[in-house]
Amino acid sequence: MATGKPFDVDALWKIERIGPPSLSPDGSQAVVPVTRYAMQANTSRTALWLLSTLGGRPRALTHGGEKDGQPQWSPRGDRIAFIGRRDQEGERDGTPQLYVIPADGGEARRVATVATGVEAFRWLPDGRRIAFISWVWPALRGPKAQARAHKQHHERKETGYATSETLYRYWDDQLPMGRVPHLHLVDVDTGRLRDLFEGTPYELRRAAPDATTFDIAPDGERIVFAYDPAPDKRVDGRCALAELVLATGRIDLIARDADWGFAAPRYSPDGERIAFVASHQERKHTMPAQLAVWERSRPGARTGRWAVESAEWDHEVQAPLHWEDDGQAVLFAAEQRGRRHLWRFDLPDRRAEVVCEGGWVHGFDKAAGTTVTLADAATHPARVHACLPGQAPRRIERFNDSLLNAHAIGRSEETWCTGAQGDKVQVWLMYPPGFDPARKYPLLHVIHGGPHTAAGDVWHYRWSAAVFAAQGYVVASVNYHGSSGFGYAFLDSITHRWGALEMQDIEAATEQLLREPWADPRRVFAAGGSYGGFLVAWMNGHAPPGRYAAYVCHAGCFDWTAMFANDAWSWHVQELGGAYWEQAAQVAAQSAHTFAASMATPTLVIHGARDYRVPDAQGLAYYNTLKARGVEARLLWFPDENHWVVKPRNSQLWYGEFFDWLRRFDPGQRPARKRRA
Ligand SMILES: CSCC[C@H](NC=O)C(=O)N[C@@H](CC(C)C)C(=O)N[C@@H](Cc1ccccc1)C(=O)O
Repeated sequence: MATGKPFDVDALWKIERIGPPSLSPDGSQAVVPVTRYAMQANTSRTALWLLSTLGGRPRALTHGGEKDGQPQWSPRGDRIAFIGRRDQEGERDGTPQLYVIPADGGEARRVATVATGVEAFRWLPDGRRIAFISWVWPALRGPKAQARAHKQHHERKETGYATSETLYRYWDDQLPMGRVPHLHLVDVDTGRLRDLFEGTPYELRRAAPDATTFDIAPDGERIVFAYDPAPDKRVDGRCALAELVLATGRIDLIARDADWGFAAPRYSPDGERIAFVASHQERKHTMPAQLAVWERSRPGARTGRWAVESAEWDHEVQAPLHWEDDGQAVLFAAEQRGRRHLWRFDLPDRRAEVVCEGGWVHGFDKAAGTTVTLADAATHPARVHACLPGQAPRRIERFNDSLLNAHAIGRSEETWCTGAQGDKVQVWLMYPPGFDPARKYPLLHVIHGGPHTAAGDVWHYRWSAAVFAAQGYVVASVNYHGSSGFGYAFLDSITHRWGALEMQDIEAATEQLLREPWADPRRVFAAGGSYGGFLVAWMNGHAPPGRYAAYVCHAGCFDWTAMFANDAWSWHVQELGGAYWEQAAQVAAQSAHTFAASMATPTLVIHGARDYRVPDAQGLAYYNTLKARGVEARLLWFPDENHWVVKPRNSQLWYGEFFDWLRRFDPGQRPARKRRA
């Protein structure tokens, strides 16, 4: 019997969200960012916490500026650097800045004022300098010129954006407007700054450059980075690896192959090898990211050879990579059948083994033999565990235990059905707390996006199975053909034929679940976001009428031709098998809008106006189409949200509208509250 209050949206937003850990060099402590939200005020604050891996209570290191994030322990262990937006020393940060704080507590200090802001960083081994990313105007020289340009840009009265670039905006918030991501160096004690790419044509990749795009050699003399050598940057540009010599500023190209894309370079402990991920894009754009190693031809040389190490291992290697101290193995996270584990890939044996099981591992670090992981599961949000040499993993924080202990959360279960092409397809189920199979329950499909991602043993804030199940739904999430974590053939099986196999899989799961005694065929619903939104629109045009009582389509792709307006259009061309002007029939056959004449199921359409990944015209066209056809529809449109609804009050509204909509078409329930106009 489940006890406790139902787990609702308010409880969801009371959860303290823990970010990736960084370990002290001796492995005795981890530092993590922890974000708390205030529903009423619609705000958040992120503070840094110290967690002992040896036992003892967590300690607050900072008390939460607007956002104190991405903490990294210094190599000497004496201080911690982080990125914050603070009001400090008489100066309010207009852009994120780099701070350092003594590791045993005290006042944080701004390292320098970088007018163009700091995105991500790494310590140099000397513990006195930090390399970081900032988006700058590439033609300008020196921090003063950048600061002037930034001020002018910030205060400009004309908001128009004229560009001739191919990649001119990305994901949901990045409007470079002439800026490019450069690597910089700062002296932590003097604040002296140097743009390492100034006067060169180099820049880091423009699509969300982060701390995995570069690494610093163990002797502190070189920096390796991934960059796109093509003059015209694109979202699917194939990156090469280059090495910068800090003393001279010389940059050597070390690995480039026009057929391959490279990312996430990491130096081996002796600096003579570089592990990275490599994907054979020329063979096919869906080719997996594999573990590769570049090795110098002789110690200290600029030349070397690279080779893929994990070719026989049918998994996708996910950054960041982390060398074991002995240089014999690399740690990284990788998905496997709806879970994401931490793996150790042994280089001499070319063999991978799980070192920490998911759930879903979101972050990890290892130092002095101690590993820390940040991992969640369908039934609980992220937790931090420490694994000391020779010991079992042990939890080292309890941030959310008292909140969660007061609530009832349902049971999660992994099951399989026979889907398209007779293949076994995984289905994750979340049951309402106190589930009684002798009673009847509505079924809610929550369809993941991507398509090359996966549903799994993972905690979700925007699609909370725990919140859905607490409202009485049995929640089903199908890892349809195309999902990641089930091998390359399964992932690639939907290429050039989006829609058909995925729907067959979802239908097969519906069929199987409707045979359960608790299932009610009148109360079956489906909801999905992004590519999952495309699939519910596709289902609306293809599923037998009445099969699904209502749909929710969040940021859904409706029309693949009009999707040419998004930031990843070149990727769709490859996925769909051609551009709309060359392969018009092929593209139309995979587009939900083509089947509008068959759409008859009531749909709640949700979209954010700041969505660059699926522009809101997609949702508006779908909503207008349903209205024009006389199909019941409701629109929830957010002028200030992007691809994802991330503000607490908007999330509360999102869940409220979501449940109202399902109840309205649920013969087993009445609306919980009076409907708005
Ligand atoms: C080189 S662009 C990759 C596109 C990416 N696909 C990943 O498999 C993606 O953004 N997919 C969209 C749909 C697409 C515009 C047709 C999508 O479904 N996004 C989902 C899944 C996702 C989650 C986190 C990061 C990337 C994708 C979503 O936003 O929830």
